[in-house]
Amino acid sequence: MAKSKEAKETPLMKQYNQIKAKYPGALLLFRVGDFYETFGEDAVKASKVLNVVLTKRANGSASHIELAGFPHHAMDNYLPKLVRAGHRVAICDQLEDPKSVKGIVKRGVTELVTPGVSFDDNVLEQGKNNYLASIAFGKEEAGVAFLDISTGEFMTATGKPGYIDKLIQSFQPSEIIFSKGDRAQYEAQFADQYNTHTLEDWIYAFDFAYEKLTNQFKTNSLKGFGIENLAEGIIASGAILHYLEATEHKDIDHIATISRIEEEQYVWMDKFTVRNLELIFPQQEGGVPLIDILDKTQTPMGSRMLKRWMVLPLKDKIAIQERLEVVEAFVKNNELRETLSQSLNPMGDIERLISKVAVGRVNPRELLQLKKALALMKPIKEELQKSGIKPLVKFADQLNLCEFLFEQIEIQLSDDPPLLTNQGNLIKEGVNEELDELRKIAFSGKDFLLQLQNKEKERTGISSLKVAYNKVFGYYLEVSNAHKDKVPEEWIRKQTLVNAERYITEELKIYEEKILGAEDKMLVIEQRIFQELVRLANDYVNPIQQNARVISTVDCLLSFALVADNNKYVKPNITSEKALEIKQGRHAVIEKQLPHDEEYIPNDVTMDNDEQQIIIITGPNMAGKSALLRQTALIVLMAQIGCYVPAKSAEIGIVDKIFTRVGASDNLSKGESTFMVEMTETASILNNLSDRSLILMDEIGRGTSTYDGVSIAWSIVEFLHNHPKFKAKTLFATHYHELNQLATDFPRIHNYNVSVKEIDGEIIFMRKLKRGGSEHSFGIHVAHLAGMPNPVVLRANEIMHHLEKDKIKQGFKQNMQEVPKNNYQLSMFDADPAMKEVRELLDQIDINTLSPVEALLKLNELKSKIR
Ligand SMILES: Nc1ncnc2c1ncn2[C@@H]1O[C@H](COP(=O)(O)OP(=O)(O)OP(=O)(O)O)[C@@H](O)[C@H]1O
Repeated sequence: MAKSKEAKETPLMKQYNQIKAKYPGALLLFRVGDFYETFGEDAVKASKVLNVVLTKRANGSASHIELAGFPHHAMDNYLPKLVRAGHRVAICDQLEDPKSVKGIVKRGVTELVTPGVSFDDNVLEQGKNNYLASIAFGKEEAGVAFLDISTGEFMTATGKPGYIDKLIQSFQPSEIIFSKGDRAQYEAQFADQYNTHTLEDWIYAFDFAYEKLTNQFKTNSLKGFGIENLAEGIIASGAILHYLEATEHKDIDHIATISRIEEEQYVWMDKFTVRNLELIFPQQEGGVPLIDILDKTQTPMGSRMLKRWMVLPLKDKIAIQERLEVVEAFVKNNELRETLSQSLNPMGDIERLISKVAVGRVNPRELLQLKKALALMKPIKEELQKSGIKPLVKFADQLNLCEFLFEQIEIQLSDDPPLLTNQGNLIKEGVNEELDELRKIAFSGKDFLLQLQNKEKERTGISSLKVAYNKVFGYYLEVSNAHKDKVPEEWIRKQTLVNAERYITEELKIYEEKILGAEDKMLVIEQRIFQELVRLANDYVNPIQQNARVISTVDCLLSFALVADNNKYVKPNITSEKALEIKQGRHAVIEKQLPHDEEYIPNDVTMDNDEQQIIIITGPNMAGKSALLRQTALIVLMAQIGCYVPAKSAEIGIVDKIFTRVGASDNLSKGESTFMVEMTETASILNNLSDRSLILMDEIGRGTSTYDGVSIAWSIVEFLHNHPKFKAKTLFATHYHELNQLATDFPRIHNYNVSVKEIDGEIIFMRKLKRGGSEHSFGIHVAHLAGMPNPVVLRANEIMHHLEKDKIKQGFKQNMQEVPKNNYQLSMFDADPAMKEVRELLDQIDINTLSPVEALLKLNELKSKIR
């Protein structure tokens, strides 16, 4: 059956099917003449994503097949759209010149672009890494590897699936690969929001991976990278290298090292914390993540580094202090900051540029940019050295000026090169003699011909002699029949016309050969010189990658200084104690979003393991409890990435884990969190405590009934307080003022409330954190603020008072039974004091004696009562 179908296919479709079969799961862009075509299912998908017309093509007598395509020059426009839509795209090109072959042109896939493996500037986002992740599942632990092929960064880690999941959430890879056999495990443990691709099981094997890595790095072992013992990490990393090969990415010398993401080195934040604190991504559309406030970097690579810093805050005091020391130097020295900023600004993305060099995809303009960037290294190095600040001097030492490379590009590459290497004017004059000569010939052609014409005219006396050119005979001298007899002997006749004869001379022939070949030759020479330059640059991949790291670091620290200056942040004092003392702390993001006439109200938060370990914060909705919790964590986090903090002063005893839990109902709108999930997540905190943990619990327990909620919240707080080993510092925001009771029973639990003032039945939010619990949950007042009809609000108050009167005595249900029955109709005037007054006023009015003006005034008075 299959055979007969094959026989009927057109040769082109046969070739297509053969190639397509080699790249299962990929959308194949098949070059036919000036078009890239897609067929069958691919065409249906492509037409949808690209919004191009879907047609049908006859496939011999076999059948008709869907077809959709676009002109080859529109590739830059269409490819990113396909990749962004999550497709893996195999680009199949014509491998020989169609003019030079008879029949079907040889074709083959030259690149497989996948969401996680791309160099395309249109697919990549400037200040964002584009990671490919690979996960290897072991018995208890899993391994993960992240690669950004556009920068050469390669990292790996091994750990419990929860940790791997957190890393995935932090790095947000564009694509995740794992072995076919692990699909069920993957689906059970990881979110389904990523583009995934599975590989054969044999690729996820230790020996295979180990060899792949040592081959890539040209080493005997992996000890030097500190990953020797990370079995699953090695497997995941090796699979990535295999995947690059499978996607036709073979020149990957810029991937010269791999680093271990050391769990112990960074603050442990689970995925909820990264998300809940809105570090990189806002939780809701239109929200502002912290990165938007802190990122004032000048280079794309600095911006990428800052994102990594934010999800991996440091725990090492010395390292944090080193960053802070530099920020302080920048804050104090405006001039230094200005000069460095000026040099960083035009730097561009040397990290991605040098990767393009390594894979042979750099274009002439990019090489020029590399030269410009290298020229900036010198002033930066000098400035850093001059500063006298120790870490900056260290950075200066690490900067490599790459002088020889700079000189060579400067000498050879044109100052205004074209985008492509075949457009001429690539190489400067004086670089290559032959090139200069050819240029002379090509550009001085007209002069030369005129000179020759004049010379021959004079010599022969043929006044009408002219030099001309046609495609068939090339250059010739034309002599009208009248002068035929004056033609010198050595001229060779080429063509006879009715009125004239055409000749060539030896000199003209030599010239013709030169000029006709000159342009082709010029291109060949220019491209050769350019390739040599690229090869030379390739020798500088490592030093330039190092430069990129130094520049990115300086860029991030400059950004911190600028932000500190603009937003009035202070330098935190990092200590080895287990205490936090934040004076007049603020929320870095909310303070920027308040209307102009509103000031963010700062608050003090002091916590330690001996006296004030747990703070219970009560207060009405909207009072600012969540803001306070988050600002505390953000201040700690900012301090530990080496940034100044929004406060008057901050003593930060290093924190090693930050946990965040938000009560179920806060997330319900997303449909992703149920009470059960909330409880499992809380359980995971309680099982992973440390003495330096900072825990934020916001409305835990509110996803269930009041009594369940209070009980669960109560027992969690008790557990945290009485934990035999660890005294984790905890901020617990709650509506359940019942929890205030805990402070009387446990010495390290303290009550605070975010104060509000009640004036004339209205709530004024003071946003001040004060000692002591609060008596009401104020929910009813908020309902009033939200425009709930007055009778409903009044009735709620009535019920609440009743419940509160007797609440310890009986259960909720019984209390409810005792709540006096309500009749909204009747109570309209009775229950509301304002309405009561209105009624009294109305009763007093004698309409018969009221003048119209008095009536109006009375009406006004009545209105003012119910306002
Ligand atoms: N210290 C502050 N100064 C000024 N405005 C603040 C302050 N704290 C909070 N706000 C404002 O109040 C809003 C509500 O704060 P927040 O969400 O923290 O209240 P909440 O007490 O957690 O409320 P809920 O219990 O309903 O979650 C914030 O979005 C912010 O605009």
